[in-house]
Amino acid sequence: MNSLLEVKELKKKLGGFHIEHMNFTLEEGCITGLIGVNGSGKTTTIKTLLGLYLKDGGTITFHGKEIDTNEGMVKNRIGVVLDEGYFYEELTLKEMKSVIAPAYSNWDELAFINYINRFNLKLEQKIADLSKGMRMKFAIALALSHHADLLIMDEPTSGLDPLIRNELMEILLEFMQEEGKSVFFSTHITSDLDKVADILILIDNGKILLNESKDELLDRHALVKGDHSLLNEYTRELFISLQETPFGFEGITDKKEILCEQMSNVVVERPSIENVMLAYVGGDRHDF
Ligand SMILES: Nc1ncnc2c1ncn2[C@@H]1O[C@H](COP(=O)(O)OP(=O)(O)OP(=O)(O)O)[C@@H](O)[C@H]1O
Repeated sequence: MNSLLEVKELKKKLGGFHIEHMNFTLEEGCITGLIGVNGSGKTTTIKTLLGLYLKDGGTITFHGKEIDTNEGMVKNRIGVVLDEGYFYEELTLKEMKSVIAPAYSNWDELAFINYINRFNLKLEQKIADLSKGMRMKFAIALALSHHADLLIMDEPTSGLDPLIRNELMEILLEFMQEEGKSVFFSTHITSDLDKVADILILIDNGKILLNESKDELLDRHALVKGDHSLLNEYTRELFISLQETPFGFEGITDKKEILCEQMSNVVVERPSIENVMLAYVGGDRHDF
């Protein structure tokens, strides 16, 4: 696999919040999910990658070239969908497209019209009259209409209903059909990633806690349920997180084999991405 985007020792300070020593690579042909709870630094990471926030240190390369000094190439080859959607409210979709399209040397009008029709959007409609889901679809239509290699999206599914979220995941999979494509998207709705993500990066308080293939991550961990009587000083240590209720315990472990040897009569299940994420970031302390 070839690396498309490489982040080395990225540093960004924003008020009292820090990203430091951040390193990761986005590979061609992979959908990478950036996950973390509210305030963990997902938007800051993405805005710093895109140069919307000036970085305080480190390097970001795209196709081996520094992003800072190759703005034109980067703009043409990266499609961006941001949470806020930087649109002029008083313009129609057609007018807004006319502002944006000339910025791309390989703008594909036919592809754009196809997405507009597919998403049931109307070119004469004003941006101000679009619902949140329609805005997101318009942003995606724009991002996909200039033959980008990499699609970067910040919380594209937040506030969307399950039907539209599912449709968006289908579009991402379609986009990935072409060789050399890659998607990087942040979300705190981890269920969206179950179906589509190849790689997961878990960030908390500006630091990467996990960066590995989704399948390996879920194989490596287990959700274990059992009776209180099985817990003792030694077995408790086998869990990354452990919750006790009046009916028993439930915990996440990355020591599946040892745990099964030490604890009989437990139920061992494959965890969800959310189970694993909350185990590492102390889910009970966070508000979802
Ligand atoms: N302009 C700013 N000035 C100072 N601090 C900021 C600024 N923007 C964000 N922060 C802080 O940086 C931290 C990370 O915020 P960020 O928006 O990157 O998190 P996030 O993971 O995207 O959260 P969410 O899921 O809520 O969108 C938070 O503590 C936030 O309060």
